[in-house]
Amino acid sequence: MLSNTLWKRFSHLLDDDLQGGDLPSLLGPRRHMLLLSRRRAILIVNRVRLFALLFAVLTPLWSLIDIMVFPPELWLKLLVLRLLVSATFFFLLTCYQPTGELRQAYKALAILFAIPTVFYISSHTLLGSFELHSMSEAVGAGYAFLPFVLMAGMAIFPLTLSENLVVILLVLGAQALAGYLSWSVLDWPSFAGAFWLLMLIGGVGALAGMSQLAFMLALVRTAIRDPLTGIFSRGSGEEILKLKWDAAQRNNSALALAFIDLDNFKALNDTWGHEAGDIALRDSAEHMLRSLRSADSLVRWGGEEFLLIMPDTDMTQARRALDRVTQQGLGLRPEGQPLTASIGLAELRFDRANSREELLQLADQRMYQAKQNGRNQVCAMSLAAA
Ligand SMILES: Nc1nc2c(ncn2[C@@H]2O[C@H](COP(=O)(O)OP(=O)(O)OP(=O)(O)O)[C@@H](O)[C@H]2O)c(=O)[nH]1
Repeated sequence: MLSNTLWKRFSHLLDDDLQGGDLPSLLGPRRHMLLLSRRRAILIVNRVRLFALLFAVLTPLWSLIDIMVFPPELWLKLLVLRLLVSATFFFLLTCYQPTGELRQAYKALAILFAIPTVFYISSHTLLGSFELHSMSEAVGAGYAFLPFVLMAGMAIFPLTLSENLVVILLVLGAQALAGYLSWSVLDWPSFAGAFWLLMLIGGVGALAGMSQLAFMLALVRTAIRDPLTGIFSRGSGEEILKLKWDAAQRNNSALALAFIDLDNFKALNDTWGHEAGDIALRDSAEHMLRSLRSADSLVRWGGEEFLLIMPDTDMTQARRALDRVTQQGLGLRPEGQPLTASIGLAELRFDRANSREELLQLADQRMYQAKQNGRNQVCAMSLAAA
């Protein structure tokens, strides 16, 4: 009860549209639904590339300052280092095209953070081997700000709490290690102050990143759902189907599709009005969801037609799932009669489909066949094959 109230207050600070069930999604990536995960992975890689572009241009530019204050021997070495870093950033920018996979996004983030870390260590080793005075010493000290820039950079990535913690702990760990290695010459009070500041910036960066994720959660939820029934809209259904098709091809696994078209819906609308029709549509979607597995996706394909995507489901299992759906019922018509549907079923391996369009078409044809055969039934075999 108390935690509920606290969550409500906290979630309003992040985004007004957050719901109670969103908390796990903010804590870790494991509960993210497929479409959120994809969009987040694409956004992270694109932001890594934006960062890489910025750093690729700015890193060599800083040499102008180095030239003004450092001896030639030092600024030349630093320039070489900066050009190498810039080339690596350009490599990251050009070689990383977003694929929508979270693992790729993590890799891009790791490379983005690794480049300045290597630069930080190398430039410090170089600077440490030179006697610096007044102005050049002040510029040299500026190099120590790099970990702060890295920590602040986290704010532009929509990361969960656990992902933020991993990054924060890595940067803090590296900073602590640097302090430990130079402990004999270190000014401890100022190191402790800087360390505290780094933690603070990490906290602010994490909050900013999480609030971006919260915003994204609310936005994606609205974008991928059909407003009337709350199930997936056609656009997101097509995206899910593509992902499931690719996965089934990759793993040589089963994939079943069912077109579910409610029967005599026009008559319902004509007799009881559009409002009653809307209620029946919402009700039937709810009924179907209740008897489906969490891995299945129910899509409102159009009007009173639904598409059910069942990954890792062969023809026999799909038939059983549809039997469960029809036995549970699709709700009632306003006059009290049960709502029924004509269902066309197709399966990738059973039907030897060569493309997802072909599989969709098969399911669609069988749905029409079920209509022709008298409605309220499942058709899993084309006329020619029967
Ligand atoms: N209330 C409501 N009705 C809708 C919605 N979308 C489509 N419809 C109605 O669904 C009806 C579909 O009619 P038909 O395509 O003739 O199909 P049917 O009457 O179900 O007949 P069969 O499919 O042959 O069983 C039309 O009257 C549409 O107006 C919606 O969002 N809300």
